This record gives sequence, structure tokens and C-alpha cells, in this order.
Amino acid sequence: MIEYSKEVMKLGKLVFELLSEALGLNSNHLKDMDCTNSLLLLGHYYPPCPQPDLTLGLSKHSDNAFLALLLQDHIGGLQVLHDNYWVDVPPVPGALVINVGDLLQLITNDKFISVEHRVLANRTGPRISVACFFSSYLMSNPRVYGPIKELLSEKNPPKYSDTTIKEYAISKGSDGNSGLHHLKI
Ligand SMILES: O=C(O)CCC(=O)C(=O)O
Ligand SMILES: [Fe+2]
Repeated sequence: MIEYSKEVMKLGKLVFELLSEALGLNSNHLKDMDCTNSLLLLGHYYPPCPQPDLTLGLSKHSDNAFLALLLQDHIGGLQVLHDNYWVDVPPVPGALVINVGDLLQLITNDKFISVEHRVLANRTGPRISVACFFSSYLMSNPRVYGPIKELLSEKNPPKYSDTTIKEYAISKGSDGNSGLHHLKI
């Protein structure tokens, strides 16, 4: 876990640099906003399910983080919601899945949209996955986050009011739905 999280931290920093450039910002912009300050690693164990049609491995949610880097095994079952359809994200050996989380949607003023996803239950298994989140409310900084000023204009006014990561976690609640509507201006 310690070795893996060090590597994920390196990769995450690179991804945040690329995302900063994609937004037309200095490559250090997102790192300088403390997006890579903490990493939460969650190990998931989904036992085989005799009646997979009656339940889910993990119900629909978007991630309460800037970014999630996900390592899944060969079992499959991860799906993302795209245009109201659930789309399979089949496992690719050696590949990671990178999901945009709610906090990145907030600071980019909807330039990047957090992805709703779920995991189907499976007759075979167990399925094992490792999700790493930048950043987590469990070790959050006291910083206040809102849409990045450099991205705003008269045509693109702020869509969300400012929040701390902790406040956001509280407004989001535990049902998994995005808490961003609470912050809509
Ligand atoms: O197990 C997976 O593939 C997804 C895990 C996940 O979405 C999460 O931990 O937020
Ligand atoms: Fe997730």
C-alpha cells in the first residue's frame, strides 16, 4: 500500500499538471491549489453474489474528491452513466481508470464534469479494486474552494459558491448523490 500510494501520488501529480494545461492554466495551478495534498486509499472486496440481478456491488455515486485513480481486477462490473445509459468500463490489464470527482467539477466551473458510476454484482468473484482519491475530507485542508478565477468571465460566471472540503462532505451526505446542487448560484 505504501509503495503503491507513492506511485499513485507521482502519477496523480502528472495528471493534475496535464489537466491544468488543458484548462489553459500554468501546469502547477491545480497542485498549487493543494489538490494533491492528501490521498485516501480504499480497498474494495466484492464477494461473489448468487443473485446479482437483485442487488449492486456499489450503488450509483460520484466521488467526493478532485480525482480518483482506480485499479480494478479482471472481473469487471464497473459502469459509468453517460447520456442516461450505463456504459461498461471493461478492465484492461495494466490500465487504471481515472474519474473526475465533484471537487474538480466545482473548481473548473463545470469544464470537467464528475462522473456518476456504480459497480454491478457478479456471480463470479470475489472482485477486488483499489480506489485512490485526491483529496479526502478525512484529511482535508481548511482551504476554501470555488470556481478558479482565471476560468471565469462575463460569459462564464461562477456556477457555485465557495466551500471547504469538509463542508462539502457534509452537504453531500451519504446517499452518494452529488452535493453540488447545494452550492449552485
Ligand atoms: O470498485 C470500483 O471499481 C469502484 C469503486 C468506487 O467507485 C469508489 O470507491 O468510489
Ligand atoms: Fe466511486
